[in-house]
Amino acid sequence: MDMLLNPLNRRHRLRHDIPVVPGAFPLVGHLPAIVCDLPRLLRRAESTLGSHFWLDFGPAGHQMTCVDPDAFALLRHKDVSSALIEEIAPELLGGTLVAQDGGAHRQARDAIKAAFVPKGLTQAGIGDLFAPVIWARVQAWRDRGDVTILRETGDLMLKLIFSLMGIPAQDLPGWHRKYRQLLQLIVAPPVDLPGLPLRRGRAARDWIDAQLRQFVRDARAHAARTGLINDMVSAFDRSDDALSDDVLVANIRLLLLGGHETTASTMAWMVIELARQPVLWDALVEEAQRVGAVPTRHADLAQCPVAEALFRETLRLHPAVTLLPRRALQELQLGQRRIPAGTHLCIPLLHFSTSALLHEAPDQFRLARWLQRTEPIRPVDMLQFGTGPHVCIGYHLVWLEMVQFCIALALTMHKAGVRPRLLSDVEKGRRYYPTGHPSMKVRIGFS
Ligand code: HEM
Repeated sequence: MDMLLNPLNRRHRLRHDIPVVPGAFPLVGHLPAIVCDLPRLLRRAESTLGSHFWLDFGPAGHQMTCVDPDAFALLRHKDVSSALIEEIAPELLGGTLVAQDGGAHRQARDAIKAAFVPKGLTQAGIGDLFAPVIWARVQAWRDRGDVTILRETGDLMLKLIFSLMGIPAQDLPGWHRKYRQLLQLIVAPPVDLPGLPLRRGRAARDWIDAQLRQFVRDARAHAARTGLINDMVSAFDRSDDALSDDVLVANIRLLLLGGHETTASTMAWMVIELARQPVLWDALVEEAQRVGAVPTRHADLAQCPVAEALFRETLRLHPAVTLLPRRALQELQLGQRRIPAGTHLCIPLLHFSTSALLHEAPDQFRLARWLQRTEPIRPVDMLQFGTGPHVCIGYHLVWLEMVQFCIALALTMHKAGVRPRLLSDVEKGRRYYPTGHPSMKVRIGFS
């Protein structure tokens, strides 16, 4: 099938001397092709137009996209701003640290990050908190015999992230509903009428924020209590310029959002790869039997190199965050080009993640690339998490939960004498934007 591009728009145009990819539709630009066929769109643009080109993100405007790996370094450039993220998704990400620069960003990030490093996660007992929830879920899959994988991993991740926040289990169904309505803000047309996604999404956000505000008050009232929200509240209250509760609440909401879709997609892809490549499953089962139990502390993860390699290689081939938007604050040199101040930029993580310039046989799923390496992980090896001041806060948490999940899955299914099997076409219905994920319809059997 050819790409979802407008056949009536074939004209070659330049903006600031850089070619615009032909094929944009009115209003939605290249979004249909970006959502459904991003790797091919990027490859085709590179082969016909070179390393620099404009993509049209419809309502979010044009972004100058550069597929030269030098563009990755823009994420660390002092004259490149993240504020464009707030302009693209004001309802969801406005006021959160992912859309801030400089001092404001540092202050909010500093108050959160300690809870997410290995020491913070171990002290808070997050591995012990997650293990039983993961066990229960994979045992339910074994009993059911087949599952719609992305729905299941989405559900599991929501449970894990809520338990991380300390949201009581009996409140989960209500949160679930509101959270789904909140996600409608990503695609809501800008029409604020009763019953429409924008109105419902905003109402859900206000409900969630009111609950989070109550958590913050409770945390202050019981300062001796431990837990992620308590740690964050005390860190915020300790910071030099006390940050407002609005900032705190928006950032707790960001953690709920940042930690859900991305991880659910990665986990679903991991099960899909295990189902379609029996040798991976056999290697994982061997490792799981050797360790015999789900690890709960970061220090134990080194015992599970196969599970770790599975997590890294799955994410390399199926990055959940495919593109990052930025704005140039000053004129920049990027490869052979001068980029004017004010240019909207798109950093295509997906392209670098599977680039032949960075990886040998980039389209092949090879655990050996991780198992046989002797040097430490470099920023470019984990580029799926970004780099520089905004590098993902959840990296160590994801690593822990992915390894826990792999080991629990292998032990449970192997004991029952079954293995994962792919029951659907994986190529159909996969999506690349706003986050990358497999089709909602992919089914996995355990037999
Ligand atoms: C596979 C899972 C994940 C992937 C691929 C991922 C990817 C990313 C990427 C690429 C960024 C950089 C954004 C930018 O530079 O604009 C980011 C930032 C962030 N992530 Fe993740 N993420 C994942 C899981 C998580 C989890 C589990 C959490 C927390 C519970 C989390 C919280 C955050 C936060 C708070 C930021 C903003 C950091 C900042 O702006 O300083 N992420 N993530």
